[in-house]
Amino acid sequence: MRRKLIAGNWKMNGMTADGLKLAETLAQRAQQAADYGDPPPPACDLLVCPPFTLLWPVRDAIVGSGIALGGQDCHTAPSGAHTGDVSAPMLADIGCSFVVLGHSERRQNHGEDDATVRAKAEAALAGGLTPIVCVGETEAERDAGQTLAVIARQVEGSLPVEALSAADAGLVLAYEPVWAIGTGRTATPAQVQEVHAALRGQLAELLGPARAEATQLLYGGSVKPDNAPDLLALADVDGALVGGASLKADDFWAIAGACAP
Ligand SMILES: O=C(CO)COP(=O)(O)O
Repeated sequence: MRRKLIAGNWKMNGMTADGLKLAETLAQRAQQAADYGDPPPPACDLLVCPPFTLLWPVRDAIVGSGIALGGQDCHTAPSGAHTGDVSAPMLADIGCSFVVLGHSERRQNHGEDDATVRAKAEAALAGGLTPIVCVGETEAERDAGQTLAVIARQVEGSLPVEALSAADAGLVLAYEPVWAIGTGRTATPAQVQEVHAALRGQLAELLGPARAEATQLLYGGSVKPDNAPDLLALADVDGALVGGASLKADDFWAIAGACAP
């Protein structure tokens, strides 16, 4: 049985005061749920991925709460002359256990291709982090009937298959249709399940059936408290990668609460 993961991708949002307040609110709720069972603890793991500037204060705010910390990107190298970049070991050093890689905003805004994403995922694994590798089609690709082919190509190119096999390490795969990100347009449950089932099948080919079964597949793209129950009930959806709604403690908590125990 795969445990669900609800991950908040804060993107480039939050001054120190906002980020701290959000993290403290979530930590208090998690602590209260764990200590008193009221409200009951969500039946999922929780992860927040703040911008780099907030990693340190958020780490301190969530310590001991059970909420995990993640970065939103990392470099392919562990250290060196790479102005403006942050490495996987640096993220691990500050308390991160995950890193989001290959988000469509990085693919679009920073020209990251599949080979780059794969190299970053290898670096993440080597640095002791669990990569959350993102894939997803554009609206034009979906309209042209290319969704499954595009995603299969991205997975083939982006997944660090050898490193995963060698390290016996895990990774999380996130399906985020580009047209559903920040638009309020969510993929329908049927669209999501179709892609996630295809992803599970491809993972079985690449990593073997046991690891495919164990890998968490997240859906991302306008996940909100009202659509979360239907999406999280799908057979091959093991959690959500939440953007906008993760910036509101009530919404993020409600999405986590939609995970069936
Ligand atoms: O990109 C996303 C998460 O990584 C999704 O963002 P929204 O939830 O704002 O659509």
